[in-house]
Amino acid sequence: MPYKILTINPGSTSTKIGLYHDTEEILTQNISHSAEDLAAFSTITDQFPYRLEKINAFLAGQNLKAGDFAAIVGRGGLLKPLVSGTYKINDMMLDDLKHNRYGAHACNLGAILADMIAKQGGCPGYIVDPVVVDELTPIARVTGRPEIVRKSIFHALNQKAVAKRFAKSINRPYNSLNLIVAHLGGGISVGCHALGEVVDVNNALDGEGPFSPERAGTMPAGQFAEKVISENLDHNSVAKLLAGKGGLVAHLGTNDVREVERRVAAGDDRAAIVYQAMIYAIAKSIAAAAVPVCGKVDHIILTGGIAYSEQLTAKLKDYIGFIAPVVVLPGENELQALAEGAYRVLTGEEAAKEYKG
Ligand SMILES: Nc1ncnc2c1ncn2[C@@H]1O[C@H](COP(=O)(O)OP(=O)(O)OP(=O)(O)O)[C@@H](O)[C@H]1O
Ligand SMILES: CCCC(=O)O
Repeated sequence: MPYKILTINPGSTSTKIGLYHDTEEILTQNISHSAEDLAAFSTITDQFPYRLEKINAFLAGQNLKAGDFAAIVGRGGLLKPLVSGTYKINDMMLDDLKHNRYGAHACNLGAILADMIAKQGGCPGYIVDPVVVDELTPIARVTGRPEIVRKSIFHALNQKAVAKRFAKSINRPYNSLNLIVAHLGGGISVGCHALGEVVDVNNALDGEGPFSPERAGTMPAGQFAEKVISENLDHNSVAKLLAGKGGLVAHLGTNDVREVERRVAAGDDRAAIVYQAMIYAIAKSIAAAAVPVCGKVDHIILTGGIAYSEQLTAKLKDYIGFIAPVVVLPGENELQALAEGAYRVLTGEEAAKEYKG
């Protein structure tokens, strides 16, 4: 009998669910959450019942119960910086995530949702390659203020999975290549994978890198500080300006790039300039990611939901094609990568790591 594995990936604009038998995909579902739906919740943690209901509806629709699974795997959230791997969900992890101790992000719900269903079903719950996988070089951490140190927070699960899949497709070990991986989703992270390690990457949650459907990205720090002071904004409001209510949401009131493209096609000039500006900002981040490897980039990989857009990837290629060949691998491999991480542990190929906080 194959292991039945349920995978749960709460993203900033969606909840993706997958059913696997061992590592074979049986079924996946992508439930989109509009900016309007999410606006009803003041914190990410408040979204828990809403997202759980969506998952339960999915299970009921498939005649599945929590007890049917060998493991439930959630996307790993904002935790203490960690080495890559599969981690068993434990109380310390849940406590850090529920209290947003290392920051707030939709993926914090991954372990919380997985744990709830795993406890109902009496099976183990895991996370794999959380967003805090940290392989930055010492110089990549330094900013112009000693008290402000850069952090590695990115779409680690998808960036690693896509980079390894691509390396395999060209018969090269992942750790023999210099790759730039641009994950283009609700948030955007651009990582420089130098011989298998993500030695630099923008922390999209913290006002670094290009703006995205929901992230503000890099902005003039002085003007931003002035806004925070003059409007007397609290911590939660500042976090929301940076991640959740930034980018396309702030400019155009939608987190859906397809909708923006429809508006552009219909002659909306405001949508056109914002859309072009986002592509321009992504291209500049990709070019910057060539620096850690002195421009010796083997390939640039464009991935994430936005990479489905042919007009956007074509424009990006115009900007960055001079650096290295561009490969488009749209969507993400995250559900599959979660199932594979759990399977390695279930079969004893790898030991689950323990989160120690
Ligand atoms: N065919 C398409 N053309 C253009 N944009 C698309 C297409 N399909 C999806 N998108 C856009 O991709 C974005 C969502 O990407 P994705 O599903 O990777 O994000 P997420 O998982 O919700 O968030 P994150 O990747 O930050 O965790 C949305 O803006 C959506 O409109
Ligand atoms: C995964 C953290 C980056 C983001 O969602 O913007």
